[in-house]
Amino acid sequence: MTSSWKKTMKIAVTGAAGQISNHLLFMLASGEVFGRNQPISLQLLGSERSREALEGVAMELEDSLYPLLASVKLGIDPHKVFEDADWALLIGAKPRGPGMERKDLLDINGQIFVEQAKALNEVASRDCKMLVVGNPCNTNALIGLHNSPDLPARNWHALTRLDENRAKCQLALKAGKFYTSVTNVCVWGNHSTTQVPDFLNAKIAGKRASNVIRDSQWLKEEFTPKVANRGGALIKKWGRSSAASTAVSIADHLRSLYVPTPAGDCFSTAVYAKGNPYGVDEDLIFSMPCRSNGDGDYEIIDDFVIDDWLAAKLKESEDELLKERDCVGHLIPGAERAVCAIVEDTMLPGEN
Ligand SMILES: NC(=O)c1ccc[n+]([C@@H]2O[C@H](COP(=O)([O-])OP(=O)(O)OC[C@H]3O[C@@H](n4cnc5c(N)ncnc54)[C@H](O)[C@@H]3O)[C@@H](O)[C@H]2O)c1
Repeated sequence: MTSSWKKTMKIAVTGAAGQISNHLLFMLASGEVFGRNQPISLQLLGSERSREALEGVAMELEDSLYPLLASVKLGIDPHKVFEDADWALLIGAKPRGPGMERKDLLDINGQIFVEQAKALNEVASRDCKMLVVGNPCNTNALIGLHNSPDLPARNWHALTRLDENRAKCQLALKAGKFYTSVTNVCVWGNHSTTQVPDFLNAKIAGKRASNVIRDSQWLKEEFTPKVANRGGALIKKWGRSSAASTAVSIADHLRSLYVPTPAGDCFSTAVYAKGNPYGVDEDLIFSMPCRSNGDGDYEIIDDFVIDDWLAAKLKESEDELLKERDCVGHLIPGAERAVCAIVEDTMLPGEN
């Protein structure tokens, strides 16, 4: 018996000619993300400079003869490309150039997200879900959320799943176990080097990770920098930033919202902190442990254990996000103008 196909899902992707999209688009079209009975149409946004490359991407998609790929639309005007989108995967952003400070990057990329959020607010599906990948992704998502008042704030996500996957990999390697035995791993906070990979609540083969890896010095002092600096280590080896594993983590992120989360497990996503049970400032996009019923929505898990060590780490990442928010007050309607006080220039994972 053949199962019937669902209504076509419209997926807008920005930075569609970039290296992450070069992996992701083919995963989406193959059906491995949203299911093999879910037709999709791809609505690809490029920049003026990447227009020709975008046409090349579309040619490769056409030549792949994916039965689930109903159509591919290209453009450089977000008002046209985002029309009726059910998902917007916001990957396009400018990388930090030589001598550029973090506050300059916040401003340049923040402006992209003002424009794109306004377009989504006008033309996307009323339940459109947004995943921001372009860095600095938490603050870009916060800017987007405040510039799309007619879309649900809870539908804005920023990607921290790559950090979660990296944390699981390091725990599995240290424990000498296969990575599928590592569960309940949350990476909290900002997608930056202040991120907080949580080994306190993590489990390995159903036991607390700290009861399996009996090396608290490694957990406290080596594990976190290993995860946070993984992107930089990869650039040194490979000469370019992670693209394939980022695309895989985007696919994992999306699947986590459409497959019920197993009992006792979680996934990490940076979401609007309003009403969060951990006392994090409510007007931030902050990565937290979440679960889903598989309906595309999520809830923040409220019973993670927070000890003093973890609380102090969360505070550092929260403080950094508060400073980032102060730097983009001019891009958030109704926000008070604050002093941009980023003195210590923390890195994005992959920059150091
Ligand atoms: N959150 C995460 O875990 C994570 C991981 C890896 C990379 N990233 C970020 O993802 C972003 C993309 O990475 P990449 O390796 O694919 O970069 P890339 O440079 O290969 O591609 C980016 C593409 O975006 C396009 N672009 C720039 N501004 C645009 C705009 N306003 N509208 C539409 N397209 C635009 C560029 O022309 C380019 O084709 C970067 O900001 C990177 O820092 C985030």
